[in-house]
Amino acid sequence: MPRPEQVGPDARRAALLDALSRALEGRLAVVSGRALEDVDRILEDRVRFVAAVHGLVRRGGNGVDRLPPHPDLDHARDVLRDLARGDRGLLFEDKDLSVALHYRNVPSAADAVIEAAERLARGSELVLQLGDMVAELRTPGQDKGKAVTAFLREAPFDGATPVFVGDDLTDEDGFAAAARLGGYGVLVGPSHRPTQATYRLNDFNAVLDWLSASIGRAAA
Ligand SMILES: O=P(O)(O)OC[C@H]1O[C@H](O[C@H]2O[C@H](CO)[C@@H](O)[C@H](O)[C@H]2O)[C@H](O)[C@@H](O)[C@@H]1O
Repeated sequence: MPRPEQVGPDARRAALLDALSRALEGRLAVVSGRALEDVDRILEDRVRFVAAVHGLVRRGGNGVDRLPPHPDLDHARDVLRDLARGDRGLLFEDKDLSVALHYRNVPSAADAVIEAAERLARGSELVLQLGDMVAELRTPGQDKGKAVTAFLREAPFDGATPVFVGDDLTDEDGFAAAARLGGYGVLVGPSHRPTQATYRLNDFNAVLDWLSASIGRAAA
């Protein structure tokens, strides 16, 4: 999708999430780079356990844990927002605990965006997170792997085998944590990049097919 907010609810995904949650007796969590409100909007409040902004916000059994935004974000926000103002195709995203600049609509700006983000990371305590046509600076202290570990420490996930499905660079921490905790990661996409995932599926539809078949087998 050209713009992050164009991703919205999807009927097949929604039905599958409901069925998956039932089959797993509630042991279903979504671990995303998006803001918590954005995840809830896209999933229509279907999923209770959510880690958002790459784990910086986590809604577990005892409510929402949220790290405070790092003060260095103020400067990064100004710089990235100015860059977006200067180029009509660049898209600035503010997630409070992180700021991101998307170059999906102007791929030729990739080097300039990444260089600017690397410079900001070098001059601050922020963590540089590269993703799918996006460079992001985030508050340090959490990642998707730490979010998986935190979920596995509490009900209803304690004692479960973690399976982490993802398609982006930021998902590598989640794959590593799942493997460390006795489970595995599934990388989605044609990419042959080095990965900590154990398995790979071609695309989103392959994931839906795999999960539908697994639920069917569990119910049989
Ligand atoms: O961890 P995820 O749930 O996979 O979220 C990763 C990022 O997703 C969004 O950006 C990506 O999707 C957009 C819509 O397709 C696309 O326009 C963008 O180029 C992608 O990077 C979201 O905007 C980010 O905040 C998330 O980190």
